[in-house]
Amino acid sequence: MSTSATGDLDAWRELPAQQQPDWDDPDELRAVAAELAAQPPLVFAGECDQLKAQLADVARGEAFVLQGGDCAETFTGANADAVKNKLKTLLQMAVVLTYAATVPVVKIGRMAGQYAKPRSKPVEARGGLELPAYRGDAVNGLDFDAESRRNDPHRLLKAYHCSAVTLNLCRAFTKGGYADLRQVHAWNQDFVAHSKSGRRYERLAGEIDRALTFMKACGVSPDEFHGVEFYSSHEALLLEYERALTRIDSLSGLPYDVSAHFLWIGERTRQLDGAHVEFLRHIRNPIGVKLGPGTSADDALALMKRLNPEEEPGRLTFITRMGAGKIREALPPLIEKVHQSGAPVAWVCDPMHGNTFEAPSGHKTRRLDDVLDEVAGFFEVHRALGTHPGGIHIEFTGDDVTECVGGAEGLAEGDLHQRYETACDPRLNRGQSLDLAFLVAELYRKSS
Ligand SMILES: O=C[C@H](O)[C@H](O)COP(=O)(O)O
Ligand SMILES: C=C(OP(=O)(O)O)C(=O)O
Repeated sequence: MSTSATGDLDAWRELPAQQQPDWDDPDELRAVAAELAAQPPLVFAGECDQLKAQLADVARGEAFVLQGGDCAETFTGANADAVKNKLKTLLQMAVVLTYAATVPVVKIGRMAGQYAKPRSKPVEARGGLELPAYRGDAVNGLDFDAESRRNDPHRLLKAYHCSAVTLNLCRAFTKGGYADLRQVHAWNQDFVAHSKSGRRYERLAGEIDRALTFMKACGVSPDEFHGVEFYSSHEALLLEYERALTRIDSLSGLPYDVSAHFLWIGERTRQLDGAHVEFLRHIRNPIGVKLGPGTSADDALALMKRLNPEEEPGRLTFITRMGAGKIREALPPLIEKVHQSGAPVAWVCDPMHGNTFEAPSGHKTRRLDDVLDEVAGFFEVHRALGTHPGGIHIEFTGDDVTECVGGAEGLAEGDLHQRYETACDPRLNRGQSLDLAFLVAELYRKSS
């Protein structure tokens, strides 16, 4: 295959790659990569292009993104109940946001592939024992013993198979009737009736109810509401895995990473001359880049030029994760410079990663109030600049875990130990996620 059409998909190998595990045995890694390269695609190029078109709408201000799921998916979490609960919560949030934003909401799961984590430190020490840090189920195990923490390339195959299982469930749930709008709305009504803060949301839920009744009276076919489009995404961290799952699309002759519809580059791996940027610039999927508070306007512009030189609409999303205390100062210069260039970019707010702190109990946590404040800041900045606040990116689960503090149930730091189940960073639980959706809906309306 000529590299002129596809770019050099292996040029990244010559560049520094941050956050790659020290795999136990390079021969084993090569054998696993060859096996992965022979597996069927998880997603198709046409689906990636369809998402790209929807993200182009986001960049134009005509749609909103809801992207979310676990911080770190686990192999044991690839089961019907866990996936169903997450999807149910995502769909419930999406209905509220669609009504408030009055534009389509593009639904993207941090699901079906989010099995690898960048870490602050390569090792973890406990009671005098030092072992490799947990880097996600695709690399090693969470249990703190030498066997579990071994960086085992065979886990990459298991990550592929768990992604396939999860995506299959997502496709079945979102197309097979589970995502029916009337059903999702009924779940929201139930939440409003039984949540402590329900009263506050009664009005919005009532408005949605009347809108549905109105549509029915107008004769809109109930089948229109039966299924939704759902897309998968994860951080493109493990380059051997992503490279092995990159294929040349038979129709266009262009390379797509078929491990997920949307891939993003993390804050720790977005070096302009690094391996991740080099690899992702060649694949044709829609991609994102996380931007933390240390990002300069020139950094953002340079990333944009490198990753989307042809200014293709929908190709590039900037996912900002500044922290509630910094977003109002850090975000405007980036938006201004990128906007001045005229190139299309979708702006999405990740209000989780800049707001993590350690509770006295040692649990990593986040305050729902900080999360909301960062989203509020995101809306304020965009409204002031006349640009579009294009969406939110969150870490959540459909279960009743106790990992973040605040919300209608008044979860406090002293409650964190009760159901602290995340494999890495703290997630919003089901109630907190729905609180967030209703509160963001209120913010959206106030600011538009
Ligand atoms: O999810 C993001 C990162 O992987 C995570 O914040 C790193 O956490 P650490 O600082 O505990 O390594
Ligand atoms: C590691 C993550 O975020 P960031 O790169 O923004 O730190 C993440 O989203 O899992």
